[in-house]
Amino acid sequence: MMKLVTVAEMRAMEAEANARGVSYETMMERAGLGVARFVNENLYVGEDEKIAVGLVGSGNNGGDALVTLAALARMGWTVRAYLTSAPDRSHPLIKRLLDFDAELVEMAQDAEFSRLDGWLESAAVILDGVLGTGIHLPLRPETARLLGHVAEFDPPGTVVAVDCPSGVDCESGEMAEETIPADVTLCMDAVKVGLMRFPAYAAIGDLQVIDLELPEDLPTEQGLRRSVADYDMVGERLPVRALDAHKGSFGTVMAAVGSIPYTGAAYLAGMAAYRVGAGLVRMAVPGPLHAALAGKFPEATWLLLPHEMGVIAAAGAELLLKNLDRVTALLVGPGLGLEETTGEFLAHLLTGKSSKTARHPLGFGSAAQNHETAEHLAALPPLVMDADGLRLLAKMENWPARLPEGCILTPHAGEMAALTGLSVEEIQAERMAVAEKYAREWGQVVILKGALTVVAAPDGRVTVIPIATPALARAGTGDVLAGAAAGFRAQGLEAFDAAVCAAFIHGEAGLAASRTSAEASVVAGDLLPLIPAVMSLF
Ligand SMILES: NC(=O)C1=CN([C@@H]2O[C@H](COP(=O)(O)OP(=O)(O)OC[C@H]3O[C@@H](n4cnc5c(N)ncnc54)[C@H](OP(=O)(O)O)[C@@H]3O)[C@@H](O)[C@H]2O)[C@@H](O)CC1
Ligand SMILES: [K+]
Repeated sequence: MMKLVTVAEMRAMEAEANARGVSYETMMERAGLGVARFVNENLYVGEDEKIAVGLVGSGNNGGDALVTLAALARMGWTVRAYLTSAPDRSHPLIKRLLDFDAELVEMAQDAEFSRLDGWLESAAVILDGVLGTGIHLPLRPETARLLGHVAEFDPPGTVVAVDCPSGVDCESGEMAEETIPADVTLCMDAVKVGLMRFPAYAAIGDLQVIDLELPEDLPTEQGLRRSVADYDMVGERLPVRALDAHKGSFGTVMAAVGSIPYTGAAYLAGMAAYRVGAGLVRMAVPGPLHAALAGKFPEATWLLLPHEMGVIAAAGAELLLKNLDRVTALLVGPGLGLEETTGEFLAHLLTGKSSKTARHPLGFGSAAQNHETAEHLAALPPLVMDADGLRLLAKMENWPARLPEGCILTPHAGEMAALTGLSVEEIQAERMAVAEKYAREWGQVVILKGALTVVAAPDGRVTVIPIATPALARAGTGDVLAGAAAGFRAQGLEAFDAAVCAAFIHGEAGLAASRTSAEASVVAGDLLPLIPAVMSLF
């Protein structure tokens, strides 16, 4: 798990660490040594190609780069420092480099960048240490000229951004157009929130965190609730599969999904639940879907619900409620459509009463009736609500009070708009904050889907899935994600963990699909056979 912090939180942690005896100087030494180790161990180059060029700014980000260069020199690299301001030859970090016979050039002495171009041509690694978290955009013209020149030069070596690509605002995610796109960004101690926003995200390349080994009980750190998902975080949360397991060990998903117009959504969701390890998937679908899907999906069992014109009808709720005995997660939503009768089906499912018999089908009744409804909700299996299920829910008065505890809601920005009344633009501009706020307000886990999916829990935990690929911007991929979330929930994961595991594995499957075929050609069904490949990496 990578911590995700604001710039102010990072500064506070540094100050607290400093007060506890881990000095700023020590932190810089650890930062530089960490970058050097990463470069030396992970960027494989031949002995005679070990040349690193550092672009060095005048702040602490440049300080990190200088420490890195000296450490690389100690590891046998030829190192060169290109400085944005005149080097103070008595400064300990500069002296240390000179002791290794490193070449130093100041930008002002290289008017046409001719020295720099020669260096860039031969460097295996380019360290971008011009600007870090201390930046205020817009860039000063001479800095913009340097960054823009390197970006346009597009050096053949690996560009390693120190803490962040220089030119990125680590808080807002704004980015100067001259910013050098990194191949890998090595964040000091924690990822800064701006890197998980656009446009900055597009420039960071692979993301790694260098551990500064700050004391673990720093007050600011104790309060941190945000993180960025990675294989370690997800691997720690995946269900354990015992050798003596039987299908009951991995739970049963009941999927109330599909309609004739959206037949495939049912399959995608149900199969995804299996692919992430659910023991049994029961498909509660409008009757006519059985003939279309049974041959394609022999692993499922079927509960045929009454339908009207191919959509689940109100009367389906009673049948479904009678069949929830061993169900450990109930998925509602993919492909349902928005017909009124399906809305009544959902209301009945959530109240235990049909709109025909209940005077107050949504529970606005006497204390005794409300108690009955609460008991009914408490008896439902853990719920995953997706897609049209969310849109039908959004139409119900005071809907957040209609759900049992422990639900996972999986809106994309459009569905989130329907649930919150915010515009899609408002949601996209503040994805993290919006997911965080409403997860708390509704008391449910929210997966706000899209590029950089955000998972938020009512207790304030927020995890960003650091994946954005056009391969996932396709019809049906959301059904796969919802099915995966239900699959994990059925195996007993708590709602937040199930949501994080599903969103991460879904995202990685999308990346895998775009690696093996043209992004434009990836369809939702392609993700299903890739889920096992991703799961095998843990
Ligand atoms: N605390 C620590 O010891 C630790 C810090 N760490 C590291 O420190 C970094 C933060 O360092 P920081 O605060 O010194 O700021 P930093 O990003 O180097 O930028 C300041 C420089 O940028 C310049 N500048 C600003 N705006 C500009 C513009 N628009 N256009 C052009 N230039 C502009 C500004 O110039 P000035 O305005 O002062 O003339 C100054 O020279 C952080 O990212 C991490 O890498 C970690 O290793 C952990 C330990
Ligand atoms: K940088």
